This record gives sequence, structure tokens and C-alpha cells, in this order.
Amino acid sequence: MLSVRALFRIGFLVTLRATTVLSRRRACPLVSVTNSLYKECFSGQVSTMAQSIKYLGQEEAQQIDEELFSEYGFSVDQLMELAGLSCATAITRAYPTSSLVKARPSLLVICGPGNNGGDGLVCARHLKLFGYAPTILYPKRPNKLLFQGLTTQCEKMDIPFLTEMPEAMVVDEAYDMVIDAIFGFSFKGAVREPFGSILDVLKKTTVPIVSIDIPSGWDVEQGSTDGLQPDMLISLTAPKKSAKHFCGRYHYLGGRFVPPAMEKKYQLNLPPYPNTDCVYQLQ
Ligand SMILES: NC(=O)C1=CN([C@@H]2O[C@H](COP(=O)(O)OP(=O)(O)OC[C@H]3O[C@@H](n4cnc5c(N)ncnc54)[C@H](O)[C@@H]3O)[C@@H](O)[C@H]2O)[C@@H](O)CC1
Ligand SMILES: [K+]
Repeated sequence: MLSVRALFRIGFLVTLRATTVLSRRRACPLVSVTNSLYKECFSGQVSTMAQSIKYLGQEEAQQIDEELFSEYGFSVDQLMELAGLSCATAITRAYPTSSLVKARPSLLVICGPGNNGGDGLVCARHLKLFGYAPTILYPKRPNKLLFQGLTTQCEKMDIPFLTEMPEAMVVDEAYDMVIDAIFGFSFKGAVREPFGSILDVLKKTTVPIVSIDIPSGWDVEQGSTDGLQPDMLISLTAPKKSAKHFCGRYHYLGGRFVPPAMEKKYQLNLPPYPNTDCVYQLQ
């Protein structure tokens, strides 16, 4: 026989899971998003601030990226470290370990073949340092020292790497959430394998999905009508146009590395990051 206390605990866990699922499955008519709906998504005090930020198109995002390296002298690994750290920080704010339902705070980090995937590797490493138990799926690894180094760092931190994508039911059973670091602002066209199958599985899962920079598979500017519906989006540098179609619970800005001259040139209107914080909650 179950004690009254045990019944209460089961009831609490079921309600918590149902709330998460409902929030993930919340109807969001992406194609017909209008300005007023957008305002609804961005309700509350921060909405005024959020609306003044510039939403970048794909080419502009790539131009800024290129300029950070060519004109401002940054290196990729420098910015990737800051981007990944801000992602791990934002995740810790939105989902503190104490709020997670599994006995271990288990996260599945799925990394893609470009720099978005690199952000995912850095994020996983910091999440491990913050007390989470990340596992990484990294099916297409670029043959570059930067990514080999990031992979070694994770291996040396005892972060396990999966060899294949588990089924949706297994993901829901084993993990508290999925970090989507598959594609960022350079994504274009129809999704190629193995990522098409991975995204199909993700669409069937019910645990919250956290997307880094862009929900993977979404058009960078237009969003997607039948794509992922992440619970959290972490925009890096500045949100991209597709972020206007994001209807999850949490939207953070990260990547506090934009020099003021560049912010002015592109009229980014970034919000004031509080104190020394590397993230800003937009929603
Ligand atoms: N300037 C910035 O703001 C910074 C950007 N960073 C990250 O870098 C990301 C952009 O990185 P990248 O330019 O490497 O691009 P992505 O990481 O968006 O992806 C490029 C990779 O995806 C593949 N790909 C593109 N379309 C595909 C499709 N339809 N099917 C299958 N594969 C496809 C490409 O072949 C390439 O290997 C940003 O979104 C952000 O996450 C950070 O690392 C550092 C700072
Ligand atoms: K992503």
C-alpha cells in the first residue's frame, strides 16, 4: 500500500510533468503571427525592452559574425566560450537543478556540425561544472582542432557521448531536458541526414527543449510551421528574425561580447545586462 505522503508526491510529479507538456504543446499559430500576437507572446514588463531590440536577418547575422573576427580581432574559440557559458548560465537560471524531476539532473545535448554545435559542447562542459549531468550526441564532427579540443575537454570531464539518437520514449525517460545545439544562423534548405531523423525524434519528445540561437530546422528568418517548439530560446549576440515566432516560456539573450561601436553601427539596441551578468532575460 502507498502511504498518503507517497500519493501526494506522485500527484505533484504528474501535475508538474503535465504542466511542462502543456507548455511545450501550447498552440502557437506561427504562420499567422501578427504584431499583436507577438506582443501577446512578449507580455509583461520586459516586453517594451524586447521590442526595441533589433531582430537580425540571416545575412546580417553572418556579416556581424565575420566582422567580429576580421575587424575586431576576436577568435572563434573566444566567442564560442562566452556564448556557451551564457547558454549554461541561462539554463541554470530557468531550470535550477532543484526544479528538475529526475533524481539526477540529466540533460541530453545534441550538437550539430557547425559553430552552433561548438556552443553546445562548451555549454555542456559548463553545465557539468554547475552540477548537471549532461550527455552529448555529436554525430557529425568537423575535422578541425577547435572541435577536437572541445570534444576532448568534455570527455576528460567524464561527460558521456552517445553513438546514436535514442527513441523519443527513451529520451523522455532518461533526461530532464534536451539542449538543441544542432543548427544556428547558417542553416539553409531542407534538413539533411542524420539531423532530419534526429529532429523527427525531438518533435515526438515531451521533455522541455532548449534551443541555442535558433530552434534547429527553423528558417532563420521565417520560423517554421511544423518544426520544434522549444520551451526556451537563448539568442546569441542579438535575436534573429525567427525569434519573433518563439512561443515557449523563456527567452534569454546571451553572448555579452559586442563592442559598443559594432552595436551602434548595426543599431542593435541591446538591453542593459545587469551588473556583471552574461545573460539578459527577454521573456
Ligand atoms: N557571431 C556570433 O554571434 C557567434 C556565433 N556563434 C554560434 O555560431 C552559430 C553559427 O555557426 P555556423 O556559421 O558555423 O553555422 P551553424 O552552426 O548554423 O551550421 C552550419 C553547419 O550546418 C550545416 N547545415 C546547414 N544547413 C543544413 C541543412 N539544411 N541540413 C544539414 N546540415 C546543414 C552546414 O553544412 C554546416 O556544417 C551561431 O548560430 C551561434 O550559435 C558562437 O559560437 C560565437 C559567436
Ligand atoms: K540550435
